[in-house]
Parts: sequence; structure tokens; C-alpha cells
Amino acid sequence: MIPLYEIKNLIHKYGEKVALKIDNLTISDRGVTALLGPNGAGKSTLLRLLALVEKPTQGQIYLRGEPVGPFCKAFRKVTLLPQQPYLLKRSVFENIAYGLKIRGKKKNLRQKVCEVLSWVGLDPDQFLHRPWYALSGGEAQRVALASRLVLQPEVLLLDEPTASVDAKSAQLIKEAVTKAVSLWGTSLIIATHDWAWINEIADRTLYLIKGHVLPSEMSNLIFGPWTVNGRFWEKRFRDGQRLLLEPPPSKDMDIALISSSSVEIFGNPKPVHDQNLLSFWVTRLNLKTKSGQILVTFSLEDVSFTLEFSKEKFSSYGFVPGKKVWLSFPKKASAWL
Ligand SMILES: Nc1ncnc2c1ncn2[C@@H]1O[C@H](COP(=O)(O)OP(=O)(O)OP(=O)(O)O)[C@@H](O)[C@H]1O
Repeated sequence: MIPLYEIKNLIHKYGEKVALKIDNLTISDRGVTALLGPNGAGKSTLLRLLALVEKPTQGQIYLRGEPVGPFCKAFRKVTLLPQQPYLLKRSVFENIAYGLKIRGKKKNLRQKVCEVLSWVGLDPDQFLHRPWYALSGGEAQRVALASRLVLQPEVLLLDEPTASVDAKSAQLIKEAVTKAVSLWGTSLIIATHDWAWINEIADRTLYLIKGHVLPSEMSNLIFGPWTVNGRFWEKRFRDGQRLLLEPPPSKDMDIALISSSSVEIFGNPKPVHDQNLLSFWVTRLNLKTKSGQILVTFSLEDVSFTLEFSKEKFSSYGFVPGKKVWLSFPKKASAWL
């Protein structure tokens, strides 16, 4: 099956700074792709390139097998809702109808606008003729989303759609975008820090850090500061625990990646030969609604490991938030960034 996007040898720079470096990436068609990563990882940059509004410094993006670039023919198949969406200084109706009007799709305009307004939980009787300045932040965000949904895009890219909205608006946004997936087969790519929200709808996850895409298997990160201890790099925790890792292969690398498959869990402190063994707390449980798998996050100060369990395995461990467990993992990181 042809993927939705294929990215080859992509580099995107701002001045001399490399914001993205992706040698090869495919993003599957249909459903929801989550784009996760810390601040400055390159999520918004990637979304702008996929939205065909910016040209990569180097490399090629393919959309359903076709090479694409800024404002090419395929541009109108793709719609981006940026992190801080801009509303036209007009009424809600004019904002939502604008995209259809410039595409010459003026038939049933009012009906289409009312439909998407109700999708995002805004009563057309109350909101259709409201001016742009008479909306709360959450309402403005949903009007901006409605103005993208009305276009029935093949690809909808959302940049932190729940960053400034309350739980109810976040739920309405979730319902509206999943409706687009099921009714029109829209493919969604969503950059977010809202784990609980995205885990309920994501079919797959891409993890970005320092402009690189990680295999999701490796999204357990350990940031410095590091001190040198003999032939190892050491990270010390306030509670007196320490972890040791063989140093990275290059001087500009300082974030260690630990693959989930290399982590073992123990209920008691059981020394493991030549491995790190540290106590962590269970801090978060998330159900992946689609697969039924359960994500368990184990935290020790600023280090968090997230591992995936089947329901049976999860029950056998008896994880509850606040439970203390011991995690062991090798002194050689799976990779460094
Ligand atoms: N227009 C720009 N000019 C210069 N540097 C930029 C520009 N836009 C982004 N950057 C830099 O590129 C890197 C990636 O930024 P980007 O906004 O893509 O990250 P992000 O993952 O979306 O972050 P956040 O979660 O904070 O929104 C950052 O280091 C940022 O400072």
C-alpha cells in the first residue's frame, strides 16, 4: 500500500541551525498519527513541511507517491491548524466559509458551515454571526478547527490542538476530528504534549527529538547533566541513586535513549550483573483505546520510561500509581542524540 507521506534525505535549517534531519520516514495512510516530542524537537517544523507551506532546505517529500513541494497541486488536499490559529477579523460564518469560497465551492454554504460548527460543539444559532472578537480562547480554537474541517481535507495536520483549551473543549475536538476520519477517511497527524488525549485516538506514534525521528521503541530518554565517573558517564538523582552509562560516540551528544525492550522490571531490589538498577515510581497509566494495550510510565525525578503491556501482563504486575518498582537496564544506551 502506498504510504500517505514518504520523506527522503530531508534536512531543514533555520540559518545554520538544523531543525530537522530525517533520512527516511514513511507515514501510513488513514487514521491518526501522533507526533510527540519535547519543546523545540521540530514538530511544528515537520507539520509545516508536510502541509506544503514551507520548502525543506534539502530532500524530498512524497504525498501518496507523488513528489510534492510548497503550494503545488496537492496543496489543497492538505490542511494545517497551527498552534496559534489566526481568525479573520470577520464573523464566525465568514471565517468558516472563507476556504470554501476561495475554492469556488459556494453551494449549500450555510448548511456546511452549520454542520461543522455543531461538530465542534458550537450551537450555530448562537455562534454563526458572532464577530471574531467575541469568542473565548477555546471557542476561537474550535472555530479555527471548523474552518479546516469544512474543507473535508484528505490530510489534516493539527499542531497542539488542545494546548489552550479545557477538558470539555479537548473532548469536543477529539470527537470532531475522529468523525472526519471515520466519515471522510481523513488522515490526521497531530503534534501534542497531551498524552492522555492522544493515546485514546492514535493508531501510531512518531517521536521526534532534536530534529530526529526515533523508533517508538526508543522513546525512553535520559537527559543530563552528566558527570564523568571512570569510564562511565554518571547521572545523580537527589535521592542518592546513580545511573551509569558508557559515554556517547560523539561530543555533541548528551541525550541517552533506552530501548523499552532492554528494560526489566522487578518488585524488589534484585542486583543484576553489570546493569543499572534504580527504583522508580509508577506515575501514569494510559489505555490505548484502539489496541487495548496499557502504557505504564515509571518516573524517577526527570527520567520517565514508558512501557507497553497487555491487559493480562498489566494485571499480573498489579501496577497502580504510587507503586515502587525497580527497573534494570544496560550500561550501554541503545542510542545517543
Ligand atoms: N522561524 C524560525 N527561525 C529560527 N529558528 C526556528 C524557527 N522556527 C523554529 N525554530 C527552531 O527550530 C527548532 C524546532 O522548532 P519547532 O517549533 O519545530 O519545535 P516543536 O517541537 O514544535 O516545539 P514546541 O513543542 O515547543 O512547539 C527549535 O530549536 C526552534 O527554536
